[in-house]
Amino acid sequence: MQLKHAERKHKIDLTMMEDLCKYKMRILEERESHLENEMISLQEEFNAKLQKQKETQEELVRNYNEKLRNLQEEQLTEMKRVAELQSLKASIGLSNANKKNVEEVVSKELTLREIAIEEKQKELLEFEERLNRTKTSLDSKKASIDTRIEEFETKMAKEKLSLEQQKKYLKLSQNILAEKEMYWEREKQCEKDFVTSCKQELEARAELQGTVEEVRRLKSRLETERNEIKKEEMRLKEEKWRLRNIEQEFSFQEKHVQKLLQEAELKKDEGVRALKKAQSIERHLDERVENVEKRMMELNRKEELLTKVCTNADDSFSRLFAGQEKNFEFKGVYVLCSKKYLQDISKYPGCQPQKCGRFVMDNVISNEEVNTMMALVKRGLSYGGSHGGASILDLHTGAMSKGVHFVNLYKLVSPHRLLDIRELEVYRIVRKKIQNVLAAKFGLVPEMLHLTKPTFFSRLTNKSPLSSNDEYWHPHVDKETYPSFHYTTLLYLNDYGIDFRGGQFQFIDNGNSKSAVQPKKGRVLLFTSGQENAHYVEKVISGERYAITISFTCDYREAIPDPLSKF
Ligand SMILES: O=C(O)CCC(=O)C(=O)O
Ligand SMILES: [Fe+2]
Repeated sequence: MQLKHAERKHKIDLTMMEDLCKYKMRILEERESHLENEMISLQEEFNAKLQKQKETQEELVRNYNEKLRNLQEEQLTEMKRVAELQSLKASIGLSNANKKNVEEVVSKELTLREIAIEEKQKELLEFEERLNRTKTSLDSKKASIDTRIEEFETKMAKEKLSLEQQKKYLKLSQNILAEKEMYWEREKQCEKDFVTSCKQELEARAELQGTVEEVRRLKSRLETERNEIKKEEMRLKEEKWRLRNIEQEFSFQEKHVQKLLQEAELKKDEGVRALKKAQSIERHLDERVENVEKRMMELNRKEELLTKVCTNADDSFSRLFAGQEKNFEFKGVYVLCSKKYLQDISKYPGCQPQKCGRFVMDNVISNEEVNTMMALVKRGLSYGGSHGGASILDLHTGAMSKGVHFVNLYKLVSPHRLLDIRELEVYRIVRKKIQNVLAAKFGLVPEMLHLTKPTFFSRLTNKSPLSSNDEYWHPHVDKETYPSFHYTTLLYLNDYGIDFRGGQFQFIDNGNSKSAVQPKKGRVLLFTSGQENAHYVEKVISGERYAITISFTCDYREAIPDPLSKF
């Protein structure tokens, strides 16, 4: 603003100066022309006067010359007359008498003539004197005129010089003005440049500010990431240490195995013989087991029929398929596969069951393994748990009931803090064991089966339901609830009738007959997931019922990774 104001003021000054210069120039030019005119008229006047003087002088000279000529002529005539007289005198010399008179007359005449000549000469001298005076006066006049002309010329030269100087000065002023104008143009340009540079700087500053913010954000993110990495490093160190221990143990085991192998080598022959014997025994036993299984199936059917007859069942009779007090190495029944199930599973060759059915096994999972699983589920659910009757914890996805919703447990607590790698290893072994017995019971190769979701821990109580998920006792078909399911397995973690009351698993056959499985610590229940195995869980009356639902699919696209992969 200030600069603009100064510029405006300076512009006004410049215009004023310019106008003044122009005005001065005009006056000087006028003066110059006036002086020139004056000089011309003066010169003319002088020339005229000079001419006049010259003419007068010439006339005087002419007059003088004429008078001089006249005088000279007169003198000449007088002299002639004198000469005549003298000659006359000489001729008359004879007569003295006359002579004297004549002489007197002549001398008188001569004197008179001489006086006249003298007078004339005097007059001539005077005239000459006057002429000289006039000449001198004319010369002095001429000299004075010359001096005046000279003076005037010097004055004129001075004037001209001053005019030239003034002109030069004006030119200089104009140049200065032009320079100033240029300077102001430059100043203006500079100001413009300055304003643009200011703007650019402001933009750059704003940009810089943004970058600084970004950098700050990045820094803080980096800081958190660095902390995470540090934690990760710590965990890795622990892991390395643990792995080293395992490695040591492993090498120890390897040595032991080698020792055993050596021993085995020694006993090879003996072993081969024993093997052959064992194989024949096994064959024999297999046949017996098969017979026993057939007989058991027969007995189961008979038992079923008997129960039906004994209870003289109405529309909904229930029989006990696997009681809690009993220990089953294996108990199972085959059921007819539902049409829909067969249709779906036929898409996966090598994954179809020889027969659909349901099986219970009590000696597959050890007590320690169950205890580890129990500790794991209790720790996980301590971070959440449903306000209603059913709490779910899925270690694969991190999904967990909390209040009336599901949350991601791994967002509440990192998998490293929550889970112990040894527990996860046990979880993996348990799952693998179940996969193997499932494959064996349905005549499949274990690798055809893939773990699918949801695979989860459950804790059921008698709390009133607060969301649809809490309502766990409704009859359902797993394949319909979860289309990826082909085989359902359950591992019970505590005991029916001891740790809780109610909560029996019920198969529903032909829409009305039920077949109950009572949960037992370490009990494994396997069944095909179709309509043939519709089921429900009875309401828990008291206590807490813990179980794991482990589901398998034949579709590799539906497979889920092991929770171990999170480490
Ligand atoms: O917990 C049980 O016994 C059965 C649960 C069940 O039916 C299911 O998860 O689909
Ligand atoms: Fe189910």
